[in-house]
Amino acid sequence: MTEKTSTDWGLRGTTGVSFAATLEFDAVDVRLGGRVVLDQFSLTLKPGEIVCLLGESGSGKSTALRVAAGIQPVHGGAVRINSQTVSASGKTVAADRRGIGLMFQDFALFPHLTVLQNVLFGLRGLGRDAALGQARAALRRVGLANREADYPHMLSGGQQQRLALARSVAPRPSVLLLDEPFSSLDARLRETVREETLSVLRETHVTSLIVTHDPEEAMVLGDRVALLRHGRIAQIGTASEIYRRPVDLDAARFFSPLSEIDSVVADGHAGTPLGPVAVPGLADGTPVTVAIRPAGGIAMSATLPGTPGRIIGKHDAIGIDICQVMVDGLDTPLGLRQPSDATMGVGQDVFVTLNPEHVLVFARD
Ligand SMILES: Nc1ncnc2c1ncn2[C@@H]1O[C@H](COP(=O)(O)OP(=O)(O)OP(=O)(O)O)[C@@H](O)[C@H]1O
Repeated sequence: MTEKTSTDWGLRGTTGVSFAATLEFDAVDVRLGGRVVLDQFSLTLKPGEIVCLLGESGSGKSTALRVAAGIQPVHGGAVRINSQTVSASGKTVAADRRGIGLMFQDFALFPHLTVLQNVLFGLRGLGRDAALGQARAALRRVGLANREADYPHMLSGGQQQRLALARSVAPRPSVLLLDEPFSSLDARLRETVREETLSVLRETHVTSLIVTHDPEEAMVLGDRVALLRHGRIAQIGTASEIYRRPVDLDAARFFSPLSEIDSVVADGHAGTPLGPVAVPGLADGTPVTVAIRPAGGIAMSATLPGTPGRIIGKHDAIGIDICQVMVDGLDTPLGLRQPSDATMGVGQDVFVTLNPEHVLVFARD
């Protein structure tokens, strides 16, 4: 089944508005199978805010979502929705009494119910007419108004995602929890669906916690991004704050591959074969790692100025050249991305320059 562009979706601005809530994790501890999975996990989402939880596999992202949903009990700390405690040690308010919506990776649609019945399922508390009105408005918004009598298996992957979205926002929850909502969609479709989903979340003004392991997705969707590591937040901020000022080398590595050069601070600079990098605030003698992003951190040219090097690998990635460049004085090649240039080939001698704006320096232990 083919999927078309965003024109498939209904009119923007037509999703019903939720009464967004504050969602607060306060020093939440969860232990599973003898392991600490959430460790004094604290995070507060303001009403209407979209926060993305980003982290390696096993860092505890899904567990945090299950805790918010009331599916996973906590062993310490508390979860509050609008200041009401919904989880604490020995207390778990059931999922259906929390005013939350859920949207999972596999969409969890009911296969034996029609598209319309899937959406109506979450609206059982309303009268028949009100429920039908709300369900049909949600289906219209996601462009499925003409599919209400079909069954989920008759929809494409992208359409199933839309149905899952319609079902989760139709009851106008005050908090929406989304676990890897786009991971089963192919890359081409993901961008449109992501953009439309974001627009629906904004329209409903629902407080949203989105789990993803994709940094780009987190940066596009989140008002704030929380980087989770071993069940704790390693860093939280806007996408641009975390990208520009990652808290440590691991956080920086999460957002892009890096070329890393070990150095020692002397005269306020970290020396590298590509030239010195200013490191204000670090004492002379401090061992550091200079981390260079492949896009923007370095540039190469066939002519001076720059440090001499040679292209030893090159892939063309639809308009972008991904190159490995060996430079005198370094044991490992530098990774470099720049707009494709057919005149630059493997084996070519080049000159490499550093752009300190896109270079990060971290003190080593
Ligand atoms: N029921 C369980 N019993 C024992 N260990 C569990 C259980 N559920 C999760 N874990 C462990 O808790 C850790 C965190 O799991 P969680 O699913 O929250 O991670 P995640 O960050 O969402 O990972 P992924 O991106 O792979 O989904 C993992 O090491 C996992 O193996």
